[in-house]
Amino acid sequence: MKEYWGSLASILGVLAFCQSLLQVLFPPELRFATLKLFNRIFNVFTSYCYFDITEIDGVNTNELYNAVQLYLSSSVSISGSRLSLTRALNSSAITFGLTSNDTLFDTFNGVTVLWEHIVTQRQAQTFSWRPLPDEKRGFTLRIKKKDKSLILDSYLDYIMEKANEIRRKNEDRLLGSLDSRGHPWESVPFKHPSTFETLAMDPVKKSEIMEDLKDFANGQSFYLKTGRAWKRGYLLYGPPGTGKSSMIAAMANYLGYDIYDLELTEVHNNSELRKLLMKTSSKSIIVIEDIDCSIHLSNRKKGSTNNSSSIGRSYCDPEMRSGPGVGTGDEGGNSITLSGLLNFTDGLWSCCGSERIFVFTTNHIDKLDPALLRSGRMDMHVFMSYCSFPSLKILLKNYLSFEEGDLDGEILKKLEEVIDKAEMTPADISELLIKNRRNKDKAVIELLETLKEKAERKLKSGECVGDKNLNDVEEEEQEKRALESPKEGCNFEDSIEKQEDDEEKKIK
Ligand SMILES: Nc1ncnc2c1ncn2[C@@H]1O[C@H](COP(=O)(O)OP(=O)(O)OP(=O)(O)O)[C@@H](O)[C@H]1O
Repeated sequence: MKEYWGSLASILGVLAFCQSLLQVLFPPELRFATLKLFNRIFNVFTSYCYFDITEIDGVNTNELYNAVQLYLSSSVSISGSRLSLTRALNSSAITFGLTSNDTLFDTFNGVTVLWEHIVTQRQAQTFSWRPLPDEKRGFTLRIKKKDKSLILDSYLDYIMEKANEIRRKNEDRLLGSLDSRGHPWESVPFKHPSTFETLAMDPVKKSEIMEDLKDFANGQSFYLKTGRAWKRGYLLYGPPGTGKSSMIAAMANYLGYDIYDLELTEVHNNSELRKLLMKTSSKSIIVIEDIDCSIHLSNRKKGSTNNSSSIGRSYCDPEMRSGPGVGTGDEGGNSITLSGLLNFTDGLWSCCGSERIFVFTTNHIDKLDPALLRSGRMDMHVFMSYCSFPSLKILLKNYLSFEEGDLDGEILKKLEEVIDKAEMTPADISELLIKNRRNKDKAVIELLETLKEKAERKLKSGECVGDKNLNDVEEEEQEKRALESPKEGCNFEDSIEKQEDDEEKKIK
């Protein structure tokens, strides 16, 4: 044993001697230079080039590192064997990532590249105003030299774009609203479950809207090329309970946009409105619900040159309409004008924020100022109708899990016969189905009874649209509106005057 320890000590002594000899013969500077030389020689002969993307660039966080991490997380979830899992703030989604020194192949435009995640311990903490993490993290990208110029720029742009997309998808949608004092914008997570799949409406119309939305969201180059502001306006109209709010939620969920619920009665003047709208973020839907209840005519005696429609609470409120303050512009200091609103939706100010969708809703399209309906103002007018047969099938699927072919053919036929005549809203039908959802047969029978009853009542009272197709009703309404709305170049003043006359007649 003693001999063993003795020989071990002499080996260690020899090693220590060799090391100090090496230090003298190869000082650190020489070793560093040799390593550099070897690297250069290696670089000449290797067919690859390498790019390091560190997590921290100096003292700033490197955006590209985060983007690469997110981008790789979308492909790594399937192939990786040991993954890191993260959940970001404001997100309900979990993302996967490469752990230390893991590698992953990726293909872009037919070129294969290799990503390696490198994690090392940070040596000594140098002084920094911002505390740095203990670990140094970074990605190394390996690309064949011949492919470098071919893909590098476009590949990195693609990664940034994809990462933004994933980030938006993972983040919760936000719903912004004004507080009671009109302070902008208080946000809460928006978790409305409505989607285009659950929305009960004519499938053709639904896919038209979905296509329109997708075209808008992917239309940056189109809007740039044509010199148009990147925004779009939708007017949703129809009776209460036909799904206007559900449609807005479905739009937000479909595009991954935030929603700003603009309550105009909380806004006092045009400049406040402008400031509020300027504070909305891009990729958002700005909603003004029940616009007919927010617009009324004021500040304007007949023949006066002031052509502004004012926005306030009083239009829908008969008391306010006949009470003091109407037409004097002193309704609680609210002096927003229609032109102020339109200035932001399609005037000069519309260019101050891109990728925004404006949605106005109303239960009474006939009460709207024709200036709002004029062509080019709201890009798409969507009529939310009473429940039609295709919509009913969607509701039956939503609430009773009935698939095509599950229901008895005879009952389906009966439902189809009465549904248009009954003029029931999807909201009313949903209520009926929810009530009996534990007993599907009972739910369908009760629904059929109610529909028959309503159809008969409508027929007796002579209100029913009869066998008319709902599309015909919509077309008729649109024709009527087209006749009512002023033609291009027609005086805005006249349209307001006409509406004022109508109002006066109604009040009399
Ligand atoms: N088209 C529809 N598809 C699916 N569900 C609907 C539809 N319309 C109404 N509903 C159901 O009825 C409820 C109320 O509908 P919603 O608030 O969207 O109607 P609305 O037209 O906006 O009504 P209002 O004009 O009174 O605001 C919704 O939560 C939803 O459950």
